[in-house]
Amino acid sequence: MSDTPSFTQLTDLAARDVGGAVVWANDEFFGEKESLIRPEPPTFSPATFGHKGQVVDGWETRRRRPGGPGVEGTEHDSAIVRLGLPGVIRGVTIDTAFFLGNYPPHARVEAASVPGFPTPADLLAAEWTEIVPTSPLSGGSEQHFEAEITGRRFTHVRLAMIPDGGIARFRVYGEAVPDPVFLAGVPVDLAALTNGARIVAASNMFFSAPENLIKPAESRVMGEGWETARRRDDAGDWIEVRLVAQGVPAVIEIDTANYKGNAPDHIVLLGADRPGQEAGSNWFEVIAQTRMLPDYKHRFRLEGARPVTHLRLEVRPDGGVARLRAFGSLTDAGLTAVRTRWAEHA
Ligand SMILES: NC(=O)NC(NC(N)=O)C(=O)[O-]
Repeated sequence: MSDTPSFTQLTDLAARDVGGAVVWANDEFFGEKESLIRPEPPTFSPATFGHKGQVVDGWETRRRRPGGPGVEGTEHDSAIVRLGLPGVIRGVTIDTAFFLGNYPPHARVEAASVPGFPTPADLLAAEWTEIVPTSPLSGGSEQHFEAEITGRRFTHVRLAMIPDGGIARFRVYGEAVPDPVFLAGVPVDLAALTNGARIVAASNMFFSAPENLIKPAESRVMGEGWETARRRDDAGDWIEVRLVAQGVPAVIEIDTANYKGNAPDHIVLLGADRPGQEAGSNWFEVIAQTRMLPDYKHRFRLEGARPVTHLRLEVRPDGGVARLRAFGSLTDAGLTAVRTRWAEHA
């Protein structure tokens, strides 16, 4: 499959900026395995040689030779990725950008669900399920493959590069399925990607993706937040987030970090209570119109807030917001929804 499929709009569960890690590879002679999950697109600097050869931005193994180094006990090269967001996998992208005389002719993808804190040895002994069968690859291109198993929650993915070569990036698209144990009876960020929240609509994503708003950790540079184009009308920009499940927000953070000449003038935060719905409607006010400062973490304490399943952040007239956090507690109905989702994907 090669036209850009719709699953590429979903969250990359493996990306480093949501906590993914490449925890094992049998070989990485020419290119570090960790490059596979770097969020930014791959780059290439021709005729740039280090001590081991051409410097590459990707995972690249040596040429396999029978009995040679790096091949012991393996039939082809492979790498294991720990998903930053364990969840349901809808499809993967294997990008061989800049690997032309050294791309692998085939790849295969398997997934596993391994609880606890497994070591590479535990993972090698785990039960793996094929989600993308052995498929041909070409060089220097992004190739998309739909996952064949989509009903289960996986924690790890194994990428087989057959027999050897280089892959620049590996994306694993899907939906996070959070473990209810960590959401029950404690305050949580109801809007966090890590907990299973999702951006469902946005007015504009010219400079950077709205999903950045709900990613883990602080935003370090302007490109790590959500920034819209300059508006020449007065319609305003907005995003809508479907929260983890129904919850009552108590503290909201709207962080304009790194937006110094391009923060919004003001914001309004709306809420909706539409359990089980993808998009919100029947919006009510959660935070009234409030001026924003550049490069500032604005915190709001809400008293007696209503339960919500969705939030809509409106920014006027346009600009950048780095992070949106909604700390609060799931309602009983919200927790039941999270537990049901977990059980359905066991
Ligand atoms: N010119 C190359 O890229 N050669 C080798 N790769 C690197 N990275 O040097 C190879 O054998 O694939």
